[in-house]
Amino acid sequence: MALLTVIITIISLPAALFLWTAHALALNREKVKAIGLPYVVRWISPINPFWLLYGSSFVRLCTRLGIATENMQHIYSYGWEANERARIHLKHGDVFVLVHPGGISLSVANAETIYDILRRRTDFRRNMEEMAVLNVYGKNLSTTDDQEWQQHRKMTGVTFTEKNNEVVWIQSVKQATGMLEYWSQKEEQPIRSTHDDTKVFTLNVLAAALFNNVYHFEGFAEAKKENHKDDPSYQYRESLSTILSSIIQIFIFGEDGLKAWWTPVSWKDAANAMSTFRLYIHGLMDEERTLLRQGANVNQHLVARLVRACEDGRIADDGAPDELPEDAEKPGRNINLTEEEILSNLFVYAFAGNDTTSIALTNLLVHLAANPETQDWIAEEINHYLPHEVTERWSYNNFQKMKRCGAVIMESLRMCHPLSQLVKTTGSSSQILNVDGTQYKIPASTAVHCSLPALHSHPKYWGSTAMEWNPSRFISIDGTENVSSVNTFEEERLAADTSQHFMPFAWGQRVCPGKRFAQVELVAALVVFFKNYRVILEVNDGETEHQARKRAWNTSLKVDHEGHMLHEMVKPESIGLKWVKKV
Ligand code: HEM
Repeated sequence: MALLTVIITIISLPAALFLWTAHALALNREKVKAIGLPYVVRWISPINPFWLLYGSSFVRLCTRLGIATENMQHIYSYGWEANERARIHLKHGDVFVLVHPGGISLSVANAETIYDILRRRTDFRRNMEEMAVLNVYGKNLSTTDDQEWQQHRKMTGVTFTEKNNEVVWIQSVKQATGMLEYWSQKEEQPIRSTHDDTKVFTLNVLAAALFNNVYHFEGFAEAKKENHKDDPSYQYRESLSTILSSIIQIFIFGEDGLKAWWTPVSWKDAANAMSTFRLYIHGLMDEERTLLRQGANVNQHLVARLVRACEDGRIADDGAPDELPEDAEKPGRNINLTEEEILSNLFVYAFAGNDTTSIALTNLLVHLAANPETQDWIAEEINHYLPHEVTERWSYNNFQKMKRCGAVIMESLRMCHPLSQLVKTTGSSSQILNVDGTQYKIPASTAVHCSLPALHSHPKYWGSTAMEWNPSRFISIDGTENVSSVNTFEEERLAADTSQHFMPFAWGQRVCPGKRFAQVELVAALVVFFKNYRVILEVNDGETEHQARKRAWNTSLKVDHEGHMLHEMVKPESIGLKWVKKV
């Protein structure tokens, strides 16, 4: 009898799940039909926690076994939008609806519609349900809205001044020099750790710019070998990188859940890393408080400013933040964040400022290795403005001059973006949305995904060469597009880094506060790398150089983010890079 009960329970559980799913899907499908936009059905909610963890592996397995449907291969992996780019929109329309058992979501690749959505910021708010994964230490700038968000943004934004960008430039030149030395010493051995080493690079730059901790660059493998366990200054780097690589597990199980007896060691390590990072930041805050009490506080980094602001109850009026939204109050105002909110914001800046930029840099280097003629193109510019040897004294003023470097960064972000979607929601009420002159009523609680990879590769905006590498599309001379031969470098103009169909750092109220930070960091790295060196691809056995370039390019376009939040190349280690000094 007991056995029969167990068997019935085992059979009825999946059956009940199936019936519930089918029912929920049918209800949502009715809602979608009423909208009138094209729609696509999927049977599993994109934010189902187990799907977040294992969904992409499941799709890969089904594909290998030959049992994955076409739909499954296109829209079931976590982060499918990044791989689909504009292709799926060419099939289903610039705006279509994805319906699943958990709700409905709108996929948008139409520039006017995205512009409208971003402009109507109270009609289409940030989708906090999808951003909750960033609440590792509680609410922060990224996971709040309205007045609460303004408070977080004002407080943290004050660090992002031109003064700070200069620190970013100096540190980036220093770290990139260290990284190039490390790579070039490997001589004939191809570098397959670019994606790991660039993470060390961005962690070090951020530590210097936000926390005033200056590190000597070590390759990822060397940093692991060295025993830094007892060195508190390395705890930030170690713990943060562990947290970032386990962010989905942290979201699903929480710090305490990760410590349960049944969890794997890596999850327990993630819980320990959370506590180490917390202790580390509290330690920094205590240090700043002590300095403040002694009247000796001169630090300008983020931790110092947040602590000082909290102690004073005000933010000093000593530098205009470069990316505060238009409607924000000017500095010099009352603030009120708790210690936990400071911790949470420091975490979110570390999250938003590290992997985004390291992924962008890895993509950039692979794109340049696959397109050697672009290396010559930027080297001409670098040598024109910086004819002398690489030095840490290169002035920050040079950043603005490097237009070709800026164009290369823009083209690489256009093809491969680390974030992919700007996630909004209609919230508690329905909203009317205009798509190509027709009005659609979008129901309440609809997730709205403005797809950057689709927008950035749509032939409607980028023409027939949308999927081709061509950084010079962002350079013009006095308004003339697609310049290939130039008169003088000074005459070249770099296109705006934001337009209606190009917004790698978002746009409007929620524009990335680290935009200039990231641009400065990436340009500095390019200048150091390509002044005297070239990067070449390791050619596999039986492959021609041309085929190796094609393989690298195609690899860069395949994205995965199972288990983590950002879009990274699926197998970056399959691309070997060699750094060769120019003669
Ligand atoms: C190539 C590098 C980067 C890219 C492509 C990038 C892109 C973006 C985008 C598209 C958003 C808007 C997200 C949304 O609305 O859902 C964003 C937000 C944000 N970024 Fe960046 N970012 C980069 C680097 C950085 C850096 C270096 C920092 C800080 C040091 C930073 C800090 C932030 C923060 C804190 C937010 C949230 C802002 C808010 O919600 O008000 N980012 N970034």
